Order: sequence, then structure tokens, then C-alpha cells
Amino acid sequence: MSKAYEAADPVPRLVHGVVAGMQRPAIIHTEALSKSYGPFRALKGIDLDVAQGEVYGLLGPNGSGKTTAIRLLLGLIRPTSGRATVFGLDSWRQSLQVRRLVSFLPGELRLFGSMSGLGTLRFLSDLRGGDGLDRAVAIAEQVMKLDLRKKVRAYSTGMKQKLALALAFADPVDVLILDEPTSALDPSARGEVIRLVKEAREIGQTIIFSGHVLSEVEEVSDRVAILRRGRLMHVEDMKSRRALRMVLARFRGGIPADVPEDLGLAARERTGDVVLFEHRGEIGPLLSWLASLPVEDVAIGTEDLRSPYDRFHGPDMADGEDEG
Ligand SMILES: Nc1ncnc2c1ncn2[C@@H]1O[C@H](COP(=O)(O)OP(=O)(O)OP(=O)(O)O)[C@@H](O)[C@H]1O
Repeated sequence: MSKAYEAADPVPRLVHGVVAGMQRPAIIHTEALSKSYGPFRALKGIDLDVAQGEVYGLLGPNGSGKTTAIRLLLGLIRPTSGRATVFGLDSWRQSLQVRRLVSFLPGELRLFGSMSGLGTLRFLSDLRGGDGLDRAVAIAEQVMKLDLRKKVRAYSTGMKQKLALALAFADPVDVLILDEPTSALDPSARGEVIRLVKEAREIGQTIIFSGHVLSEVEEVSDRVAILRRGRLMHVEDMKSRRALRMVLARFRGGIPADVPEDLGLAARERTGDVVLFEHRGEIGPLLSWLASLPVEDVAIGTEDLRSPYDRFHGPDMADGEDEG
């Protein structure tokens, strides 16, 4: 790790704060980060902290500001107000230093059609000091099953994305920013990307994973930011979500008046004799409690990201209520 910049000037690793509950320093930090294009406000005062070693998902529909946020983090565009820092470096004023520390997979790829796959990997890897070339070739050939002798113009859209992914994952940097990394991929290649993200996390890389596919973002992320029309609406802690059980119980002869406090149960919805509970904690005491009651039916499961996502993007969310 970190070979790509060890030889260069030492990079200051300022710590802005500790992400709540994680006790790890935030290495990506934004404060009231905003971007306007003329009168149009593409990003509206985003505050976020991404902890070292965290996979941070960015979720939101088309046009919600994910790519704008990423471009601001990389210093590819200038904030209208607010700021972003990576390892304490200002993303706009110190953008070259920032980009040395970050491997970026753009959502829209522009590659040289006349180069072969191998030539492209060699060329782009050389620009970064050449450290990642062997690994990039290995990922491209062995994981992505690409024929690197072919010219890039003969690659399909998905093959081009695979080539760029091989480079992104091979780069020996601390931060990976992946903008819709699976958008053009078939299901098995998507699975490989998920596996590579998990592997990157295991070796300590910090990853921003922007996407539309809830199940993918859910599977890889430690936390997920939900964007809507340029605003950061909600940050979901996936560890806490994974520890959450949903319990749907139908009681015979009415729902129980009291729920023992130490069970970790909270009623979310009641309809007639049916209660939907949220449950956190040991399953044994919960099952014993249910067994002691006249329960007609019970279903225990988990809840995916769809529910928090729909709070901000579902059919009930009125248009225009968050304008301004
Ligand atoms: N250069 C630009 N000039 C004007 N408007 C822009 C420009 N770039 C982005 N926008 C607008 O900013 C908003 C946010 O765009 P952005 O690309 O960040 O969305 P996104 O969440 O990444 O969408 P997608 O999922 O479609 O990639 C959109 O309404 C877009 O039209």
C-alpha cells in the first residue's frame, strides 16, 4: 500500500474529527459543500465525513448530485462555496496532491480507441508511476476475462468498464472513488466488483461507491448517504441496519398490552391483530416471549435499504418540497 506516494513529498495526514461511533479518523471531509451552475444548485451544502477504511455508499436517483460531489472531492470542479478535503488537503487548491492519493473510476469513460487493452493499462499505469501495472493486468485477464491484445475500440461498453476497473483496483493508493462502477456490467462481473471492493476494504483502503443498485450499495457499504436534488437527506449506518430484525406477529385475541422492556422490541406498525416490531438483540428471549403468548403466526426477517431510500425517494415524497 501507499507505494505510489511514499517516494514523493510526505503528505500531511490531518485529522478533522472522529466519525461518530466509529473511533476512526475522517479522511474525507466536506463542509457545506455546494456547487451551482448558473442559477441551478446542483449540490446544496453537503457535510460528510468518511472514516479511514470505510466503504461509503452514495445513493440517489439520476441528477441527485453524486457525480458532482465526487468531482468536487477530486478537485475536478471548483466549489461555489464550502470545501472538501482528503487527508487534510484541500480538494480544489491542492487537487494534484489529492489525485495522487486517490484512484478514480469515472462514470463516463474516455479511453483511446486505437490502443490495445494492454497498451491502455501500461499508459495509464505509467502516468501513476507504474506500480499497479502487474496487478491491473492480472485483474483484467484473470478476474475480468479481458483479451488485452484487442484494440479498445473493439471492446463493448462493459469491457471498457472492466478495463478501467482493473486499473482502479490495482492502483496502490489509500482512497478509491468508484462512480457507478457496475453500470455496464453483467451479473457475474458485478459480483467480481463487489468482491474486489470487499478485498480493498480488507487491506485498509477507503472507498466511495456511488450507484443506483440498492442491493449492491447495501452489500458493500458500511454507511450509505442518500442524496436528493443536491441535498444529503440521510446517512444510514449499515452495521446498525444489519443488526436490525423485523418481526411480524399476528396475535390471537388482540395484541399484548405490554412488551417487556429488556427484549429490545419496538412496535413500528399495528393493524388489527398484527404488529410489525423492530428488534435488536438476542433472539432467544424474543422467541421465549412469543412462545408464551397466543401467537397465530410470526415472520422474522431483515429490512433492506429500500425502506430508508423510499422515505426520501418513494412515491409518497412530494416533488418540490425540498427546493431552495
Ligand atoms: N456542467 C454542468 N452544467 C450544468 N448542470 C450540470 C452540470 N453538471 C451537472 N449538472 C446538473 O447537476 C445535477 C447533478 O448532476 P450529477 O451528475 O451530479 O448527478 P448524479 O447523481 O451523478 O446523476 P446520475 O446518477 O445520472 O449520474 C443534475 O441536474 C445535472 O444536470
